[in-house]
Amino acid sequence: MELRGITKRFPGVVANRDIDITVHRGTVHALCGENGAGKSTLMKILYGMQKPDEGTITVDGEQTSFHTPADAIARGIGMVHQHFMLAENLTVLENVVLGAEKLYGIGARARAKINEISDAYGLGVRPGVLVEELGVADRQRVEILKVLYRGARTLILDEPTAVLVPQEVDALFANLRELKSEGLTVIFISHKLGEVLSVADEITVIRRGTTVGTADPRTTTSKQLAELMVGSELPSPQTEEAPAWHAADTPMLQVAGLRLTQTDLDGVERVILDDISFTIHHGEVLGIAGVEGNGQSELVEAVMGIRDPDSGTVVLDGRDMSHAPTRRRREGGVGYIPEDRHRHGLLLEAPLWENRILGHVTEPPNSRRGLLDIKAARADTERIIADYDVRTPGIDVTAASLSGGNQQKLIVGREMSHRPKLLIAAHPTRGVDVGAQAQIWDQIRRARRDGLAVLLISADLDELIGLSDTLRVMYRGRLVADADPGTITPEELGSAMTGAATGHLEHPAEEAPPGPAEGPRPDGTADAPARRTADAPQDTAASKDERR
Ligand SMILES: Nc1ncnc2c1ncn2[C@@H]1O[C@H](COP(=O)(O)OP(=O)(O)OP(=O)(O)O)[C@@H](O)[C@H]1O
Repeated sequence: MELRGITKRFPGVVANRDIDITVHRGTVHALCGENGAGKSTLMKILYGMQKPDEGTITVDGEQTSFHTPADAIARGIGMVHQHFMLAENLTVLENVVLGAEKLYGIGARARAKINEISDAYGLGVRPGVLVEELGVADRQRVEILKVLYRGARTLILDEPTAVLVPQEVDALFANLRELKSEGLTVIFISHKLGEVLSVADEITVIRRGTTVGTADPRTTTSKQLAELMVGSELPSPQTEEAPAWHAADTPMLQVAGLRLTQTDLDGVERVILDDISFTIHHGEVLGIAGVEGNGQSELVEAVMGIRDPDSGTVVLDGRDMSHAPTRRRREGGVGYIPEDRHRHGLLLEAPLWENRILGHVTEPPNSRRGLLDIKAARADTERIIADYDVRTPGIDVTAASLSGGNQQKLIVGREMSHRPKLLIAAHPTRGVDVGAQAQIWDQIRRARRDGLAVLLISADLDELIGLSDTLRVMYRGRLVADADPGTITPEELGSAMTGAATGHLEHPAEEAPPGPAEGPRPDGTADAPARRTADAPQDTAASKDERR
C-alpha cells in the first residue's frame, strides 16, 4: 500500500502535510508520533472516514479513493477501534455477522467460517459465547475476527495495547505475527515505544503532520525513536523520582462498606461492588489494579457521586459526602480525570475555554463574587494550553477538534489547576505520548508532596506501580489482594489481575510465546523479587492458577 503526498487541512491546522508511507504486505507497520502529529487523521483517510485534500492511495498497485469505510472494507482494509463496538447481550457469532449477513448467512455457515478464521490465526474465539462474559482481550480478538470475517487483508489497529495487561499484550502480538505469517498486513498506532520496537517490522514517524522518517526496529532504541518523534534530543529520558516519600497519617478519603448491585434485564441481581473499604491519606497515591470490567469504573463513579451505591459511606477530609451530589464533592476539593473523556470529561462541541470551566464553574478564576469571569477563564485556558503543551490553533476551537492525547492533557491541566485535595484519576495518561506522560506523572508527584491524595485506576501497569504508594487488586467487585509497588513487576501484577479474572474462561490463544523483552519501568528498574501479597483470601488473584 502506498500513500503519496497526503495532505489534510482543518481550520487553522494542517493535520497531514504531504505524507508519504509505503506499507509492505505481510508486515506489521507501526505509526509513531507525538499527540496531534496526525496519526489518527491519516488512518481515518486510509479507512475512508475522511477525505484527503490532496494525495493518492494505491493498494496492490491500483490507485483507489475511499469515500466511506465500506469502500475501504471492499478493498480489504479493516479497522479495529480503540473503543470496542460490540453488543454485550449478543453472542460472538451474532456480533460478527451483524451487518454482514449476506456473506455467510447467520447460521451454520457463519459459525463454520468464524471457527475457520479463529483456528487459522490462533484467535481462540468461540462463536456461542455471550460478549458480556468476555474480558477485554477476548473482546479485542472478536473485533479482529469481525474485520477478518469481512475479508480484510490489512488491519488498522488504534492503540491496541492500551487496555491490555502484559500477558495479554504478548498474546495479541502472537496473533499479529500469525496474521503476518499468513500474508496479512497490520498497521498500528501506539505510544508505547518498547512494544512498537518489539512487534513492528517497519516504523514510520510523523511529526507535526509530516513524515520525518522511518526507523528500523532492529537497530533503533526507544530513546532514538522518541527523539525522532519530537525532533530533538530528549531533555530527560526518565522522570525524576522524589526521595523516599511517606504519606501523612491523616485520612483524606475514607470509603467504608461500599456495596452496589444491579439488576439485569432478566431480573438477576449482580453485585458490582462488594463491601469495598479503603482509606487514602494526605499525600498518598492508592492504585487499584484490575482487568477492565471488575468494578473499578463503578467504584470511581460511586466515589464521585455519579452512581448511588446501595450502602456504604464516603468521607472526604472528615466530611461525610455519602449522599452529596457530584458538584458538592468537587467543591469539597475533588479533582476528576474520568475514564471516558468524551462522556464525562469534555463538552465536545464546546470551545476549549468553556471546557476549561466545566465542573469548576463556581471556582476562581472562572467565577468572581458568584459571576462568571469569562476573561479570566479564557486567560487561564491559554495558560493551561501553554503549561500542558496542548497542541491547538487556539482556545476557540471545539474540544472535538483536538487530538485524543491533547484532549486528555486539557482535562489533566484543568483538574490539576484547582489544586485538588483528592484526585480521582482513571487512566490519567491514556493516549498521551511519552513526553507528556512523564510530565503528567511529575505533576502528580509534585502535588502529592504538597498533600494531594490520589485514587489511581490505570491499565498501564508501569504507571500504576510507578506512581502508587499503596496498591490493591480488584476482582469481581472486591478488593482481593494488596501488592507492594516497591517490589512487584508489571508481569506479576498482570498475572494477579488476569489469573483471577480469566480463571473461569477458556483462553487457548493466551498461551503466550516467549515474548519480547519488556521496557524499563518508570523508576528505571527492570527486575524485582517475587510479588508479595498480603491478606489475600483463598480464592484470590494470588492463589488462582494464573495462566490458563
Ligand atoms: N475534525 C477535526 N477538526 C479540526 N481539527 C482536527 C480534526 N481532527 C484532527 N484535527 C487536528 O489535526 C491534528 C492531528 O490530529 P490527530 O488526531 O490526527 O493526531 P494524532 O497523531 O492521532 O494524536 P494523538 O496521539 O493525540 O491521538 C491536530 O492538531 C488536531 O487538532
